Amino acid sequence: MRIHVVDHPLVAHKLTTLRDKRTDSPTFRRLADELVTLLAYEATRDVRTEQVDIESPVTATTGVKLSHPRPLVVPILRAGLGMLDGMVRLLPTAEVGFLGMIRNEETLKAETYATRMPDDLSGRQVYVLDPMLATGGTLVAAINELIARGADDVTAICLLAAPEGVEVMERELAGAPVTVVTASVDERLNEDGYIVPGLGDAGDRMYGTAG
Ligand SMILES: O=P(O)(O)OC[C@H]1O[C@H](OP(=O)(O)OP(=O)(O)O)[C@H](O)[C@@H]1O
Ligand SMILES: O=c1cc[nH]c(=O)[nH]1
Ligand SMILES: [Mg+2]
Repeated sequence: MRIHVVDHPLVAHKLTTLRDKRTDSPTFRRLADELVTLLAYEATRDVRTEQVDIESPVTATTGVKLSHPRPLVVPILRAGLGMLDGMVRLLPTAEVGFLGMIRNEETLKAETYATRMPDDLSGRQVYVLDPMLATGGTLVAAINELIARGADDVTAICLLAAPEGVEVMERELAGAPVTVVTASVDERLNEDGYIVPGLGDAGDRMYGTAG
């Protein structure tokens, strides 16, 4: 597994406002959307392309276009849904699948409550969207499901990660074709499994709910 922390002043600036507990839900959603687009620019550096011949108004030339099959983008509901628009703005022709997952806040174990994506992902590049990589349970389960369906290149885009979760992913997905792109690897997890300093519960902050 590879991890790429996007070190950019605009990313750091937006992340700081996102962390601020005074930031309201509409602003949180807008910032998450903007951050994803910045992270996605880095995350798609290895998106598969093929050469095409075109004619500019001046001359014949060659360029590139996205290869077939198109990449699959999979937001993990609920909070990952707030990252979908920012991602498909960069990859408008990507196919979109959905995984609904919830972490049991007592046991911190992830449970899947909805799956809607192609059965066969052989040879597909997949971009998984989830703002928080905390214990890593959610992303490990999600990525194992994608690999079981045949995905051969998986990139997880997370706004924040905890070192403990990164370690779990490195152990559980050792040797798997997986990359994590994040804006920050924070200090640690607290006793409730929340990222410190983090930003709180991403889903609640995004949608203005408490659970
Ligand atoms: O790395 P983990 O310890 O598994 O935790 C991370 C998960 O927790 C949050 O989702 P949550 O379960 O709160 O669901 P929600 O998006 O519906 O709020 C977050 O969006 C991740 O999916
Ligand atoms: O800090 C955390 C950890 C898990 N899920 C969240 O939304 N936030
Ligand atoms: Mg939540």
